[in-house]
Amino acid sequence: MIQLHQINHRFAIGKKGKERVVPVLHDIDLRVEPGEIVAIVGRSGSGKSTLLNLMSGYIRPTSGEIHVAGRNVTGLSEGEWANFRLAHLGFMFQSFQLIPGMTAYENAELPLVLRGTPVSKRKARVMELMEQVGIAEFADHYPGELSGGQQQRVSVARSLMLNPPIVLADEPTGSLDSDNERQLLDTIRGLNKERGTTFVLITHDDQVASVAHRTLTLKDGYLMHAKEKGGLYAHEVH
Ligand SMILES: Nc1ncnc2c1ncn2[C@@H]1O[C@H](COP(=O)(O)OP(=O)(O)OP(=O)(O)O)[C@@H](O)[C@H]1O
Repeated sequence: MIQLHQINHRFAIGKKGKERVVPVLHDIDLRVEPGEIVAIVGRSGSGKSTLLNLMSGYIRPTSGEIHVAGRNVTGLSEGEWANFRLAHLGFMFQSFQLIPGMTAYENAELPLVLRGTPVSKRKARVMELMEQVGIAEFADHYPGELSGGQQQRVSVARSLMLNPPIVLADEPTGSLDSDNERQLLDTIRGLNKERGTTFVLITHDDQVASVAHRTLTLKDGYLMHAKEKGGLYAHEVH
């Protein structure tokens, strides 16, 4: 479902002409199977978000190849990436990226609007997901009128709106209390079981990692090892 082959990534930082090159990821080989939940853990600065941003097409690898859903996405243009994301990827990021001038309902609905789903078909889908994440009663609130946890749930509803086969999540429960965290983890488990949704989750939280079939550790930009559940992916250990 996702394949990273010999990924290296370096950032150039500092003023133009005086850049310093900082290597962040080294020789990453990773294969995420369809229907798998993979957690990526590691210290702050170890390269977790960079890895997720590469899988999302927000940054390009310095070298190596990335395949997602059977397609070599390494050289896609920004426009091609935008279409590819809409068709294949859902995102749960720490920053909710809600649009302040739109209500919770309108924010959640946005992917359906972008895809051109007719108005008559949108409402049931939006309300179904808003109910699933426990936010339906706040449908007409603007983001500024919602708590951090409520905003996060709106962004989760939005990320799942098009039933993406792959969801990439960066600290998805970061600003949730324990009840809402449990609810979101149940949603993740449920989608994985019922729809076979593939998840890659970055987390510091053992509760979140506990839903994963496999946990990978990034250490100083190297992928260290896999903790397996049930021995299913023994051949995948790096
Ligand atoms: N756009 C960028 N330009 C320059 N350096 C960057 C950029 N993004 C990340 N870095 C550097 O790359 C390294 C890895 O960052 P990254 O955000 O991937 O780590 P992380 O493991 O996700 O950390 P955290 O757990 O704190 O979010 C850090 O040293 C960071 O300073």
